[in-house]
Amino acid sequence: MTINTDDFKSIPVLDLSRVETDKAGLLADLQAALVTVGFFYVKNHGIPVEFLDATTAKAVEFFDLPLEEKLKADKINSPTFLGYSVQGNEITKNKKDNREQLDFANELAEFWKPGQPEYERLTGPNVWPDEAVIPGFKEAILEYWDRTHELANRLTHLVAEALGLPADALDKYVDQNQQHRAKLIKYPAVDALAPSDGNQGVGAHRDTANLLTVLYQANDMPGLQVQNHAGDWIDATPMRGTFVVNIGTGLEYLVDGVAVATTHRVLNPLPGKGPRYSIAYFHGARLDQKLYPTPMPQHILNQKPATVVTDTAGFQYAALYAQNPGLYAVVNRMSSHRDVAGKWYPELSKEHGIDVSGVNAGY
Ligand SMILES: O=C(O)CCC(=O)C(=O)O
Ligand SMILES: [Fe+2]
Repeated sequence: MTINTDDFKSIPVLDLSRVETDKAGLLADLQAALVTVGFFYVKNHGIPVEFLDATTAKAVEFFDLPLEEKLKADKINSPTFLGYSVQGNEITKNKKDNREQLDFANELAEFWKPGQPEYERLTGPNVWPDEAVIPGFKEAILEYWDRTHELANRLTHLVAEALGLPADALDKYVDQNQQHRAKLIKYPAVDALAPSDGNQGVGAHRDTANLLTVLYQANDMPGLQVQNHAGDWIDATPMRGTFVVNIGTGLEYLVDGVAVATTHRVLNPLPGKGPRYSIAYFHGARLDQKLYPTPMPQHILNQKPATVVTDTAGFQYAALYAQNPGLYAVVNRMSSHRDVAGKWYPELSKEHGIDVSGVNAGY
């Protein structure tokens, strides 16, 4: 398969079974996808579609719960920013996102103590709905986390190799005991919204500070779009059984800009179509030490396209990220969820000019 290196009109599909049969060819295609597109589908990734269907059913069951049950898992209950956000709680580019979501992660105990860095408060147990109300939910969602985490680790090794580095070159940016965040998302169709809500499911953004996003488009509902270098929006149409993988600004920073964190957005489904569901897993870089870009091989640096349309507002705290990724992570979370910031981080919010009486401002 050849990928057009001038610009892209579609998102490449990579067959991971080629690791066994044609690894060099797979890595060449992955390199082109990383440098030029920043997005690719993966198929034959080893996670059975039946398992993905069962996870989707659990996600739908959660969103179908009465609001009062979902609100028992509200983010406001915890300093971790894990838990439920009611529809319209997040703002991207000064417009309300029409989606509801449950943020979750691998289950870790709280370990922050007063006097330790504030970012350590991001790590802690999930905020679950009541097990009696949705039996088996926690187990199903944590198993999904395990499987996508394993896939993200495999992909991180392939990404390093595709960029001319040893397979383990990016491992030092990940702490094996850290928490990686993920979310179940529901985007209602526009006829389930108020006319003034528009159709912004999530506004144009780049994924901030993570290495890779492994996204499962959980039903056959279009809406995800990726911006090419000319500024055109390219549909990432759901393909059953595949994942969509994209680059976060963390990886872009750590590989000296050769893998591109591409701007994307989601539009709510058209009237009468019903909701769109997705599950996003964000493979994070470690928060506990200053990170430095890896020196990249010259032949890889030479692959950088001359022009890339990027959404610089999507990485508004870039300088802080380079300085202190842990602090960056809290500031970013606080900016997105100002209600949680006001409750759990009043001092830190003030210090970083985050107006906790103001609107949430995702990305
Ligand atoms: O739901 C999707 O398809 C994409 C979600 C997304 O881009 C995000 O949450 O960062
Ligand atoms: Fe995203």
